[in-house]
Amino acid sequence: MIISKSLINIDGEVLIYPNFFSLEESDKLLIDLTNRINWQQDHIKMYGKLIPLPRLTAWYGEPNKYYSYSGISMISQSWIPPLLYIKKRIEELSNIEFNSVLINRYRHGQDSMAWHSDDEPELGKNPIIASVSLGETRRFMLRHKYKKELEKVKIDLTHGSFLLMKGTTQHYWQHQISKTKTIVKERINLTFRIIQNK
Ligand SMILES: O=C(O)CCC(=O)C(=O)O
Ligand SMILES: [Fe+2]
Repeated sequence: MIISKSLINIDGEVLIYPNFFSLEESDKLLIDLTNRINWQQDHIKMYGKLIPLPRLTAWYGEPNKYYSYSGISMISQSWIPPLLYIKKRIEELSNIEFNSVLINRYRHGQDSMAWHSDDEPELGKNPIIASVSLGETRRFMLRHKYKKELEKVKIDLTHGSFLLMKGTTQHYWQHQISKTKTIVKERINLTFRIIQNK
């Protein structure tokens, strides 16, 4: 069994497993997913204007599951083998069954994800988010929503790493992937989730 200590020590639990997938596996998964995922450019509405999200996205899972975030509604596409392989590996570690995955593709340093919590109602009371990173290392940050005196937590998510957020984390903490001015290659992140039936 692999043991990991929580990155936050209050109001939730965030576990990191740096080399969860071997280098060979990670390289193969990165190529496979880059080529086989049906990537989309989504837009959000801001001040009445449609703004492209600073990343490409895709939503896979059990058929006909709806998921919405930031006013965008997505319907799931059916699982494909590399996703099922990743899902099986993380389920073995976490002892939890996931039924969907949101995939983000950060094409370069200007792609990012703003501060948020994964607290949409369809994720249930204490969402469990299982996050796998492939490709370029990007910095993941956590900040407490109410205890502003707590320091931000910073962790580099490397090729083949696995991060698990659970307990009350989404109630009390926000997370982000910030932009970077340095030249970076592509990164794919997969967040496996459990969408509850309505
Ligand atoms: O890219 C990441 O590591 C974070 C993705 C994320 O926070 C999300 O999909 O909700
Ligand atoms: Fe998130």
